[in-house]
Amino acid sequence: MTALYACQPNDSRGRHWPETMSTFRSPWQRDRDRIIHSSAFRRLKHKTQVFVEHEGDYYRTRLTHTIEVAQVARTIAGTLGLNTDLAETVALAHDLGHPPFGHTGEDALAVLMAPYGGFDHNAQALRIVTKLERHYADFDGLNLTWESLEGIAKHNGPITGPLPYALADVNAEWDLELHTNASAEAQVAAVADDVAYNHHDLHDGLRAGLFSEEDLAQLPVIGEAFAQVDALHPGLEPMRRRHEALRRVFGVMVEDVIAVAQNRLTSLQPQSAQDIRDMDGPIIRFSKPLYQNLKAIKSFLFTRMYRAPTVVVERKRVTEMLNGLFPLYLNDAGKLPDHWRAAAEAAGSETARARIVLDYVAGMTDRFAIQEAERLLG
Ligand SMILES: Nc1nc2c(ncn2[C@H]2C[C@H](O)[C@@H](COP(=O)(O)OP(=O)(O)OP(=O)(O)O)O2)c(=O)[nH]1
Repeated sequence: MTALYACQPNDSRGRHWPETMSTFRSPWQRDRDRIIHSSAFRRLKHKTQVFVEHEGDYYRTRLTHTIEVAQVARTIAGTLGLNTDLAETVALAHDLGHPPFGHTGEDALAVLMAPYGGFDHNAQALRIVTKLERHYADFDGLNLTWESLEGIAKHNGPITGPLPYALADVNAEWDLELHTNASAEAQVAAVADDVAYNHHDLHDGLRAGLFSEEDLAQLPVIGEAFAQVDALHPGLEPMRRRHEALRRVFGVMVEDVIAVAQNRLTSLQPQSAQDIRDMDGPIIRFSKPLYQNLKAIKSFLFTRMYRAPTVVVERKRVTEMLNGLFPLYLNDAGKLPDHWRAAAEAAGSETARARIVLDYVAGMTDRFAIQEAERLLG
């Protein structure tokens, strides 16, 4: 039994193209399965989280990150009496729109697409699930339920003001009520994203030798976690010590989010999923003190990891690849595979052609983009 404020499968606003209900899967279980079986989902395994794909088999990719986000989302949603299937679905979809090379690829493509309406990985995820997956006889996209689309669209909260490119198209068809909060389930998926990467980037950064346990011990939350482990298990073998400390950091984040939500739910007493959407601000978030501490950790990770000298060298290299590939495809559709070429040649304007080229390039994995760069740029 879920809580009154949970999204209820029987109250789903349904799909754009009506379909008969599955006899053994709820609408959001079905959405989840469609995402898992999509091409974009499989490609996440060769897309950068922080390190470019070929750098080592240990590190997170967008796929393993996504699986970790889904796990955290299920835990938090289940504890709060929310619909775990919807939270998991939104979590599994949240990074589908990431291009090759993750944020670096996104930055490069945003510049290249600036004259043509821009690029943003969240908007691209919506474009993928509503237009670009073409496996079903009756529709383009995955024909997800309204609630799943709403959750993907509002990953960063309600949207007011001008809509990013794909959102405008999708919203015209679906009216996702972008000005309200997302469902609590989608809010859980968004916070689970932060929990997951704040935890695993610490592991991956340590493994890559970008910083040491001693560096981390200077940071809030993490320093306390190492001190606890040392007190409880003096002389613990280094890798176990690291794992024990970082799993405590993970626990602090999850417990904090649950405690904040439980307090707010008790004081505000929402009676329906709509009450959550209409609230003044999100129900799922970190407490203010932890949020401040996480800001310090994020800022450390930014300088020591996301902009570490070795990562900056890679950023430059892969940015040059995308800067080379994109205009090549834009100016010579013959360089594209047949069906993309046909679409690019049929495009009515340069803007429409650029969007097709963008869809093709953003769909590439790291390794495919590198191969294409070697083939076409030398
Ligand atoms: N924000 C940011 N993250 C980066 C950068 N380079 C690598 N990363 C990694 C760190 C995290 O593992 C992950 C954060 O990206 P996400 O797309 O998961 O979350 P973010 O909050 O940036 O965007 P989103 O919530 O999806 O709109 O990407 C960078 O330049 N900026």
